[in-house]
Parts: sequence; structure tokens; C-alpha cells
Amino acid sequence: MRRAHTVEQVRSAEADLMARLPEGTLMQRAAGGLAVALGNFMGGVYGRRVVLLVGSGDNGGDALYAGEKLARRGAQVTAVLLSDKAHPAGVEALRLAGGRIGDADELAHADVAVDGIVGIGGRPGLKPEALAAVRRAEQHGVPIVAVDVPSGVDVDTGETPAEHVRAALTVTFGTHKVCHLIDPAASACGPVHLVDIGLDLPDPAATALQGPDIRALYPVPRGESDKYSRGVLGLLAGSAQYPGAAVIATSGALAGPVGMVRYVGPDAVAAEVRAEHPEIVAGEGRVQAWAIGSGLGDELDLPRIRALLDAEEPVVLDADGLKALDESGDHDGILATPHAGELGRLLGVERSAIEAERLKYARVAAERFDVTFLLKGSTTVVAAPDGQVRVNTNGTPWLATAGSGDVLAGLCGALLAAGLNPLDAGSVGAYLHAAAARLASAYGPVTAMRIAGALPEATRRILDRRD
Ligand SMILES: NC(=O)C1=CN([C@@H]2O[C@H](COP(=O)(O)OP(=O)(O)OC[C@H]3O[C@@H](n4cnc5c(N)ncnc54)[C@H](O)[C@@H]3O)[C@@H](O)[C@H]2O)[C@@H](O)CC1
Ligand SMILES: [K+]
Repeated sequence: MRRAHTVEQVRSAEADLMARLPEGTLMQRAAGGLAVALGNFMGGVYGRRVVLLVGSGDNGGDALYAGEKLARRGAQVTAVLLSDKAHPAGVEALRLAGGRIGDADELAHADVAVDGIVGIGGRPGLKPEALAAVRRAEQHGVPIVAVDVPSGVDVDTGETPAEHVRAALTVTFGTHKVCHLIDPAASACGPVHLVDIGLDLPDPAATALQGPDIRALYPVPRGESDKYSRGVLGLLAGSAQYPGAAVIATSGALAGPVGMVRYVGPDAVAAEVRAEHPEIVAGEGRVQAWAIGSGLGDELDLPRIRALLDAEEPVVLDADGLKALDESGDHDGILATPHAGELGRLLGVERSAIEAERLKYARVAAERFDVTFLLKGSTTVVAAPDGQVRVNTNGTPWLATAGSGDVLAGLCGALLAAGLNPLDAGSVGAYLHAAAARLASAYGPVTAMRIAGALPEATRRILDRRD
């Protein structure tokens, strides 16, 4: 599991550790890890040309000491000092190792630019001189390696309200920060390499499941399982207007760990679902969970949906079904799965505002409705009413295809029916859904049905892997 902490949490853990260590130890650990990562990134050190963009804080200090280490191993290192307060001891160390102080012209011939402009002490945005240097690097096609975070992003929220660095690699220290997991900032990080500096950290502000976590959580059938004990999902979806949504959501559900799917909806739609999936059972009956909403269109029976929300069985609430949510109910066991537009309508906020502040609005919604919210998008955020947040970081733009959300709703419903709680069902579902889209896209453009079709193989690969 990837764990991300807030700036305040990191500062406090650093202070505790620094009090027990000789001065400068943590910065040397950070700079040592950064130098190794830079060497790996460049495929060597000797003769490589490295330009350090150095701001006024300790982030610039990390860059300078990493530059010192590379210079000692034969790299040509130049520091561009963007502040007259640049870490004086770091500047001196670089000089003594043979590094130089220069200007942004050096970027024309650089192999890599190191972004030591600001780290966790930075406010969003870049000052004009820093922005000009970053632009020069981009114009010359020089890859930028960010120290700790890409300068200019909002570290604690992942928001990017102003100019910021777009890194080819980010080397961070002690723990991930929220901006490494949540878009739009996460997209500006490139791959994130974590250097352990020995911090003792509290519970994280956000986490991201990885393959081993999916293996631990996935409800694999046991010898004694039967179709009922594996879980039965009721699917209330599709309409004369959108019959395909029912077919697609059923495909997602059947590709999950469920023992049986009961389809509840108009006869004509049930016939279409059965034509594609003869395994389904049409009509009411006992279920362990519901998936409600995909493609209901105008045929919304709000009182019925509200009654199901108030019943004991857990519910995935998607698309049009979201209109049934209100702030008053006791909604334990509900996973709402809006995209930004739908969440915007629920909260009375513009879609663009939701896109820009995904973490904030997913949390606000979870708290206001007392429901676990899965906010779909480039990074899917799953926020529980108790404040836990999981982020899905293996998404792919291929998921942006009609019906993809119906597959996810069916799959998450299957995971709920198999016994996972809403936070686990949402985060495991988002991970597998993205893994399936990645797998399917290897064969060309994907459709929702291809994503559903790739789900069993994507799941098997994750369950079989031993990492
Ligand atoms: N505290 C520690 O023990 C460690 C800190 N480390 C490094 O230190 C960094 C934090 O250092 P600092 O607290 O000095 O903070 P930063 O280096 O992030 O910079 C803060 C400084 O930049 C200025 N500033 C803020 N926003 C700006 C902007 N948008 N444009 C230009 N200047 C801006 C501030 O006035 C402040 O002087 C971490 O990100 C990490 O790289 C590492 O060496 C590991 C150990
Ligand atoms: K930085």
C-alpha cells in the first residue's frame, strides 16, 4: 500500500527524528538517495551534464548536495541559483566538489534538470525566474527530475491552480505526499521514487492500494463456497431508453467475485440482458447487495430506490440512481460512484471545480451524505465518511469510454455482495477496472464491453503475481 502524509505530518516526524540525529543527517540521506536515483535516471554519472535549479529552501539544499555527490563521480554539475538565499553550505559543498554556479543557458546542453526550486515548504505557483528556467528546460527537451515534489503544485491537495513543473521523475523522501497520488498534480510527477530516510510516521492522510493489497482483499471462492455464499447481486439498472447500460453493468458484475446476478427491470431489457448473459436470473429474490442506477434514465422510481438504500443490504449507487441520495438517511454500507459532473450536481458546485479539487469534494460529499464516495476520473478518489481516503493511481485514459462506469458499478456491486465493505469494494473495484482497461488497450482502442471482457484475465494476473 502506498501511504501519503500531509506536510504537517512530515514536518512533525522530521522534527522528532532530527532531534535524535546529528545536524544535517536527514538532508544527507535525502541527497544520497537523490544522487543514486539521478544516476539511474541518466544511465550513468561520469561526463553527464546536470543542471540544478535551486530555490531558497532545504529542497534546494537536497539538490545541491546531490549535485556535489554527482560532481565527485565525474558529472558536470551547474547550479542555477534562483534566490540569493540558496542553501549556503550546499553551494559551498558543490563548489568544492568541482561544480559550478551558472545560468539557465546551461540547459541547452543538459542531460537532466533537477527541480530543487521548492519542496514541501512551497506555495503553489512558480516565480518568473523559476518559470523561465523551467520553460527553457522544456524547450530544449531536457527531462526534469523533481526533488520531493514538482515545484508549484499544492502538496497537500494535489491541486494545480498555477504554473508548476512537469517532471519525468520525482524523487521523494520519507513518505509519499498527497500530491503524488492525486490528480492533477499526480500527473505532473512522472514515476515517483521513494527514498527511506527513517521517519516514524502516523496514520496516512491517503493511501493507494497496490497488487499485494488487492490479493489480500479479493474474495477468492473457497472449497466450501456455493453460489449463494459467494454472494448474490441485485442489479436495478437499464431502461427502454438505455437498455445497453444493464447489459454492460451485468458484464462488469459477472466478471467480479459474485455467485449470481439477479436482474430487476423492464421485461424487454431483461430479455436483452439474458441474450448476452444467459447466466443471469431475472426478477426479485434474496440478494446480498444491490447495484442501482446505471442507465435508469427517466424511469426512476425514487421511493423504491430510497427504500433499498434504507434496507440492510449494501448498495452501489450510480448514475441516475444518485438522485435518490439525501443528507438525512442512515447510509452505512452505501458506495456512491459519481463522475465529476454528477458530484457537482449533488453538491451544487461546477464540474470544473470538482475536477480541480477532487480530494476536497470527495471528502465533503462523504461527510455530508454519510456515504462512501468513489469519484471517478483520471485519479479515482474513494472517500469514506470516517475520513479514510484511498486513491487509485493505475488509471488510464482508455477508461474514458461510454459505459465504462457501468462496468465499474457492476464490479463494485459484485465486490460488495461478496462481503467487502464500501471502501474496500470501491478501491479494489477501481484498481481492477483500470487494470482491465490497460490489458484490453494492448489490443487497440477499448470499449466498455472489452474492459469487462478483460476483467477476469486482469484479475487472474494480479491474483497470481508474487510481488
Ligand atoms: N526538514 C527536513 O528534515 C528535511 C527536508 N528535506 C527537504 O526540505 C524540503 C523542505 O524545505 P523547506 O522547509 O526549507 O522548504 P522549501 O525548500 O520547500 O522552500 C521553502 C522556501 O521557498 C519559499 N517559497 C515558498 N513558495 C514559493 C514559491 N512558489 N516560489 C518560490 N519560493 C517559494 C519560502 O519562502 C521558503 O523560503 C523538503 O521538501 C525536502 O526536499 C529533506 O532534506 C529531508 C529532510
Ligand atoms: K521541487
